[in-house]
Amino acid sequence: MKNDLIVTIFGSTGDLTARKLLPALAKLYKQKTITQNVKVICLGRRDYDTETYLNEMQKLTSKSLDLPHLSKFVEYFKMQITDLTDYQKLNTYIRSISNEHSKHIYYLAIGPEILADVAKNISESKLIEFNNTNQVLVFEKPFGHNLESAVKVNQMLWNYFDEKQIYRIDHYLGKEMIQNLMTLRFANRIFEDTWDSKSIESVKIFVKEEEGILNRAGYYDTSGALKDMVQSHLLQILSLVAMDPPNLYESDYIKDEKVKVIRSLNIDKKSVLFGQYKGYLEELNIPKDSKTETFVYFRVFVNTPRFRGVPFEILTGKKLSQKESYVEISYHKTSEQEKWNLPLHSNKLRILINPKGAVDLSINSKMPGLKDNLEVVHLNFTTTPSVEGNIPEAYEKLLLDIVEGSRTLFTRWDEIEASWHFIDEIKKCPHSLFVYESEHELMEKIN
Ligand SMILES: NC(=O)C1=CN([C@@H]2O[C@H](COP(=O)(O)OP(=O)(O)OC[C@H]3O[C@@H](n4cnc5c(N)ncnc54)[C@H](OP(=O)(O)O)[C@@H]3O)[C@@H](O)[C@H]2O)C=CC1
Ligand SMILES: O=C1O[C@H](COP(=O)(O)O)[C@@H](O)[C@H](O)[C@H]1O
Repeated sequence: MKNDLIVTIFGSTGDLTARKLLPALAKLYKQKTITQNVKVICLGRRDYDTETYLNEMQKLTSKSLDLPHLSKFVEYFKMQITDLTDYQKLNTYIRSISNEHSKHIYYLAIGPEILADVAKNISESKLIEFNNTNQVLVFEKPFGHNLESAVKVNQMLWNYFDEKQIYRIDHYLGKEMIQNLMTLRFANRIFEDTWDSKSIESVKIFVKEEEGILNRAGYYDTSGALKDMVQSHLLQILSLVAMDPPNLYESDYIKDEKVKVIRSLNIDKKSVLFGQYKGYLEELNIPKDSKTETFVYFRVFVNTPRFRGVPFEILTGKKLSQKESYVEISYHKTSEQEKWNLPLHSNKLRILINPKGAVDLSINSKMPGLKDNLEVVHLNFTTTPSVEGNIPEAYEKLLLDIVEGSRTLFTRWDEIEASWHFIDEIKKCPHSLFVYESEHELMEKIN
């Protein structure tokens, strides 16, 4: 039988495939969201058949994989992805199961060390032909490790593929509340009219994690929190929070506005704090003298007419008190509040991203009763929590968008280029490495 949709995963024996891609694909298939007649080819150098492969993948994740559904459309294919000669048999196999209209997605769930070889092999073996938008390539971060290396990776990609064929994933963009940011801002008069320095005093973008580095020592120690989280996820959130309205609600117009924000960032050099959790040096495969940061905090200004002078606080770290990500907008007091002799708070809008999606607006209200007391009350809503958890949900959305050719939730090269520019600048700021045992210690240092 010929397949309309063929997803080929490179590096399919890894953590990303086991924990995120397979659960997302299983759910899309089970819910019939992917309606095409789909085949997922999992490439690996290990000597497995499909059944053994799926059982091995189950061992890599604590969550239960939907093996009955996965075994209907997943096929393990043994080959060495760094060896061009092996691509001949892959190409022959893919041709045998596809037709001229089939959509082909090549998903690179591999590290940067073999990225260039694999991309070259995909092109030279003609799995992807330049400009054919039915044949696309998906990349995971890290996209380089600084501006210079990112430029090289990107140039390499552009040598082989057209930009329209390249999907650079940032899974935060697939999270419900991050997708909701533009709707909240631009489809609500109360926010749209007050989304600027006249009304907003400060903004926090905090992404906290309770876990340590788990079993990702090799990758994490060469990266650290700044490159692992800020370069991608936090700067993407910041750009959505601070951007001006796009001329049209279309992918490129939205990205044009996001990139302007990243290019206009002005770091407060004195505010930079790097931390490393106590016990990091004892983690398996971490060098005993590692200086890699697992926590980073800084204040930054967005030098645009809309937000000039408003501090944005950026914080992310591992081994903090709980897993929680949010954007918190603090508003100025009103001029009436200034002259009113009562303890009045300023409004806060908190957009919770993790562990559940929620929006909470705190307002001043008269306390019911005979006295003129005031209290802070909350207007809020929570999105329905997903049974599967947040990451697969994001991957479901992103995979579906790739199938449908929707590019809005993927990053464009100029966004990545601008963000590396900024990250390289932070790296140059003088900073020491504070060893922390608790979030409380870090917060005391910041305040
Ligand atoms: N895991 C995660 O949560 C996230 C990961 N990413 C990114 O996704 C990518 C993959 O990550 P992850 O799955 O965690 O990594 P893993 O190290 O778990 O998996 C890497 C995969 O690449 C294969 N591989 C490595 N070297 C070679 C080689 N020389 N020849 C053939 N195959 C090779 C491995 O095969 P084998 O099993 O045979 O060694 C394995 O299938 C990375 O770029 C990572 O940064 C991005 C966001 C989140
Ligand atoms: O990309 C990454 O994200 C995860 C956090 O993702 P979340 O969806 O669970 O918030 C982080 O743990 C990891 O280090 C990083 O590579």
